Amino acid sequence: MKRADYISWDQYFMGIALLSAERSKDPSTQVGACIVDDNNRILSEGYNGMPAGCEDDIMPWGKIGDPLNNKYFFVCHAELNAILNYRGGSLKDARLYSTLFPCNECAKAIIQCGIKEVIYLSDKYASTDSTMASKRMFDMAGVTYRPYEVKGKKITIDL
Ligand SMILES: O=c1ccn([C@H]2C[C@H](O)[C@@H](COP(=O)(O)O)O2)c(=O)[nH]1
Ligand SMILES: [Zn+2]
Repeated sequence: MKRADYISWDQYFMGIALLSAERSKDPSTQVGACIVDDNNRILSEGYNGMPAGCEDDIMPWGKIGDPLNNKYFFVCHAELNAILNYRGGSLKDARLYSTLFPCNECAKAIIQCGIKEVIYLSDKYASTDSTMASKRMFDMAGVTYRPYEVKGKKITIDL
């Protein structure tokens, strides 16, 4: 008889998004994203981080003050990194798992590359204009989104 305790596709891909987020150097919010096709094959992954060549140790990681001296102008978002990291052809009809609901800039990239569904874990910025703009664009463009259903399964990975 087959093993019963295996994880679902959603758990598998959100698990990979969560593991990708562990690579983030952002001290306040670590975001991970995983893109999959409709055969449940992983196409790409990403996490929020400084652009290639921009030294993590030199770039700012704060949130306030001079915009040229905090992270927001510089960090490349997890979802955009996952899209840009893809080395194949098209992302049309793919699904994107993200540990955070995509901001408006990521939403535009998601729509433009043809991703059709977004599954998200946290919607902690739901009340911001950025997230409301994302939802407006997704609704108009026919990109569906749903919250990831947390099942409370604990997996320990001994690294
Ligand atoms: O769509 C998104 C939105 C945000 N992020 C990243 C960008 C930042 O590194 C953090 C947010 O930092 P806060 O300190 O919570 O403001 O999340 C992303 O990757 N994708
Ligand atoms: Zn974003």
